Amino acid sequence: MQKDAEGFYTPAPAKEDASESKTDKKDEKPGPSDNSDLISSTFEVTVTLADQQADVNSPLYSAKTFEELGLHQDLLKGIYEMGFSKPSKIQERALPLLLSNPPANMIGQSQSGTGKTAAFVLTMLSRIDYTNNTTQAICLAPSRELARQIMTVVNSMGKYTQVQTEYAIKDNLPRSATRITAHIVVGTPGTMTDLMRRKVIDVSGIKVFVLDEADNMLDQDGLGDQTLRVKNLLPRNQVQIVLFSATFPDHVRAFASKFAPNANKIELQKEELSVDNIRQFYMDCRDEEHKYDILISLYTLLTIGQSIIFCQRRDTADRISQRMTAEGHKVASLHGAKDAVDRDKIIDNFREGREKVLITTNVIARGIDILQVNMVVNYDLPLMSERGAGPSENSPPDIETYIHRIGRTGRFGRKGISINFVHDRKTWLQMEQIEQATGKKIMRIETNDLDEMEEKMKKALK
Ligand SMILES: Nc1ncnc2c1ncn2[C@@H]1O[C@H](COP(=O)(O)OP(=O)(O)OP(=O)(O)O)[C@@H](O)[C@H]1O
Repeated sequence: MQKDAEGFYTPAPAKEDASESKTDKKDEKPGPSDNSDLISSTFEVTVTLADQQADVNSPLYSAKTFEELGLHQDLLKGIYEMGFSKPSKIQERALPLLLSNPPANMIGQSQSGTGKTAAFVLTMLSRIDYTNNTTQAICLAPSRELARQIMTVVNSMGKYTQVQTEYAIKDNLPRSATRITAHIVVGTPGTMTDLMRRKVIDVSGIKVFVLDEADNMLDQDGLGDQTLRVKNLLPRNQVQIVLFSATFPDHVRAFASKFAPNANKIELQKEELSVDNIRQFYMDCRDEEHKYDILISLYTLLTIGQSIIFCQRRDTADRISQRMTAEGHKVASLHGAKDAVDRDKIIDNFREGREKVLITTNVIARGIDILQVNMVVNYDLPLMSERGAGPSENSPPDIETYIHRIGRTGRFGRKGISINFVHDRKTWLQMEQIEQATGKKIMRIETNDLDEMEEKMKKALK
């Protein structure tokens, strides 16, 4: 049994696979493109981004260009086609260390939505010998949704290379698959272990091992055991280990340093953990039922852009979404008990804007990058799991999960709002602990003044 990202124990995953690959070399000289799809921003957002990338204190700032980071022309073309014009701080600082020879391990920390994915994806793509059809880089993430998202980035950035890719996520490869030859395999740890053990993945040529959301992947209360199993199956002394996350709590930091020995480290101070462009609010609800009423009264605001509502438990997510649907609201729900096909469909619908409100659990608290999400609601505050069981109402708040949850909005300099529901003294104190730990003020919004609420929120998003 293993614990998944939501903190539930589940049977070890089975197999899978799917793939995407790239081709088509073109010869034009790469350069920043004018009409970005990925940034797909209004003029206003583009101007704000440019301002922030020029502000020395912003995590989006860089003194350098992508050309100066020593990337191959083929990768520059992919990057510019994605609409990136300048590196962010973490990209500027991490990439030269990641690409230097001999390869050195890396423990990299940077706030949510500041471009860590590009740093590790470009490392994998840079280290591959494309004449050799064997697996050379693997990347693990805590959820299938995040693994799929990372793969999209690999294939976009690698569009002008010959990269071949494969998934190691549940129900993707047929059980009969005997050998993967893809250069890069991205997946979740249970399935990756299974494919390695059955020698479907030949580990002998692996040069890069990336853990996204590394603190979660290494946590003994999370996916730590499984991640260690993958590492133990890799050849010794030839693999560059690359760990990235927005958070590295103290109890994981020491283990991370052992897991990735002699690593270059890029660290954040406690007060830098969450970005300033996410405005945080709370609403004082009378009781559980009042939380539901307030959510309903927020519905119009939730659908101005897109919103994610986080619950602690799967059954709460199901219950709220069924009730809202029955009352005529359009919402989707996603959690780890749904089957793989449904999960993919639900997140894709949300990503493409066909659904505007997603009710979910911690399964997508980390990494998911959907630029249009401008509101996150903590219907239940995230709480620490007790060893061997889920959280109880007396558990302390889970600060890291809180930071990741609210980081689903406010991506790469955009504005976002988070709203916490508190409904009794315990939850109020838990929220206060979060406020202290993150050093960021959480402002009250009256629950009985919808106009004030709307005005405050619209102002926060301006
Ligand atoms: N240099 C850049 N220029 C413009 N946009 C960028 C740049 N780098 C990354 N982005 C965009 O910023 C968004 C956030 O990046 P990414 O998902 O890598 O963040 P992250 O640091 O991994 O966040 P999290 O901690 O939540 O996983 C993405 O939409 C990505 O395409």
